Amino acid sequence: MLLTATNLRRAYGPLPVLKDISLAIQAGEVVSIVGASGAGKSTLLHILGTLDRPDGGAVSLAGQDVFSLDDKGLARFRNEKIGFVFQFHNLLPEFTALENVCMPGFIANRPERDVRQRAAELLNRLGLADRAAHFPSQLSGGEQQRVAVARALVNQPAVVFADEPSGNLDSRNAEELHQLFFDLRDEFGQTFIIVTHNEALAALADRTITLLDGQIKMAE
Ligand SMILES: Nc1ncnc2c1ncn2[C@@H]1O[C@H](COP(=O)(O)OP(=O)(O)OP(=O)(O)O)[C@@H](O)[C@H]1O
Repeated sequence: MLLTATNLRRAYGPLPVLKDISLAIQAGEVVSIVGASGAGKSTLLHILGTLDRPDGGAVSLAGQDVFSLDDKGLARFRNEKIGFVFQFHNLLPEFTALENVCMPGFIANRPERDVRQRAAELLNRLGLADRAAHFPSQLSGGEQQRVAVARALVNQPAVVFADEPSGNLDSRNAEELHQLFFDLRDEFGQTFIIVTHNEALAALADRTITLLDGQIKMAE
């Protein structure tokens, strides 16, 4: 298994949000996480993505028991092994598309030439070769989100987590982005775990995990 979560629990003060979550995800799967607003989807994604620690339980990712790492070790692991795509792209406005894509590679101290080459290849693959020198404000919403996908992939992560990745896009751009996830899975075996309210995207996924009241709802 690429990712295994065992008996995850998380509360905010007295409010239990994740009650007892266990799941396993294989390399090359595209998994969607769905559920009503407030069901705990983002909380679960943040814990699986090591951005937040659970109150109890464990996550093993690419053979690493992630929460046994201290904060510094966890930050390094996250940068090298995990890519993120959020609803709002979070690109750095003062850097070009190419520089934004390079950033996780620079943070990981990879050789600059290799990082720049991989970033350029990714922008090319995502149809953005002629946008590499543009700043985020000079790109359309769909282009900005594809730059964010390229940035998520630059370190060849074990898994990409996406939280409402198409939530801010019109339906045409959303559809293109969804197709891109599946193309990248087919081409590179890239694993994606996607929180979404978008029913079309959830329906396309290999598997859907439904959260209900802090627990995984069993398929009927
Ligand atoms: N930092 C926080 N402090 C306190 N409560 C929080 C915090 N983050 C989330 N919550 C609460 O935890 C519950 C689950 O939130 P979460 O964002 O995980 O839900 P979600 O399923 O992603 O919802 P949505 O679909 O609306 O984004 C909600 O009741 C929310 O108000």
